[in-house]
Amino acid sequence: MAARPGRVRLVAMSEMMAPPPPTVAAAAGVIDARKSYGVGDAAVNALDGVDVRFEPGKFTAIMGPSGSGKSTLLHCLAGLDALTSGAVFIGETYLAELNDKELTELRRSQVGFVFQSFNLIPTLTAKENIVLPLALGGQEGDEAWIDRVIDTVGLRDRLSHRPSELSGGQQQRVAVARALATRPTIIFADEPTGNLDSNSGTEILQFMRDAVDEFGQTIVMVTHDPYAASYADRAVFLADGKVVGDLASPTRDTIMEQMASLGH
Ligand SMILES: Nc1ncnc2c1ncn2[C@@H]1O[C@H](COP(=O)(O)OP(=O)(O)OP(=O)(O)O)[C@@H](O)[C@H]1O
Repeated sequence: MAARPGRVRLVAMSEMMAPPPPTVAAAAGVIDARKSYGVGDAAVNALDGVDVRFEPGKFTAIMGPSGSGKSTLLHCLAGLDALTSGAVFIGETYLAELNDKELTELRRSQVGFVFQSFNLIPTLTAKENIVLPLALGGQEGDEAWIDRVIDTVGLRDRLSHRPSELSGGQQQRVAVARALATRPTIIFADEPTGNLDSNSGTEILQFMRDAVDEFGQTIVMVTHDPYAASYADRAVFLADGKVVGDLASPTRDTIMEQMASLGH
């Protein structure tokens, strides 16, 4: 049956008034993020109007020259530091709407963080370090999940060792397993391979890649290294506190080209 003219017109009107199509869902992101340190002549704009969102189940590398704002962005995204202005969200939650207790709880349950220097507790065994975020949250955790993480990370025969009895690569694998223990919405990693030899670094990168491919984990990693960034699905480039480039499916070559074009 042919639509009556009035109806056609109504549909057209409703289309005109319809909200814009939904953007791709994001696991986390920042909106017009600004962060300055110091005042007056000494002020530094570490973040100068950054808009970036991270798709769920993807591995993103954040690159840029020294001092471009990478660590500041990561720390603000993870709720470890606060923006001067703008907004940060993790999942459905804007961090500015949380009080200190709620922010601590969100960080514990929805955010994993991997540091360059591993940051393991020296007096705890590898297994105790891995389940620490669950213990702190008073949770038992999903034993089958922890088992799967431990198997994927390949540390079953090292679980009773303390960090000092493990190599750097093994310590970082414990740190990544710890970040995965709570099945967080997102894992942030700040130069996770910076203190590792190239073989151990490759193991960690492959492990993070597997966590994204097999577990659907979302990972955002700061790195200087084009080889490390080539494991990611996307590379976002910062310079002087601004996003200046965004590459899909980066390879070492496309990353080097982008860095050259930005004068890195
Ligand atoms: N706590 C602070 N106090 C003052 N200035 C700071 C502070 N933290 C960072 N900055 C400045 O903010 C800018 C961005 O620093 P940030 O550490 O985020 O850069 P980055 O890209 O991670 O550098 P790198 O690659 O060297 O680690 C730099 O100019 C830095 O000196």
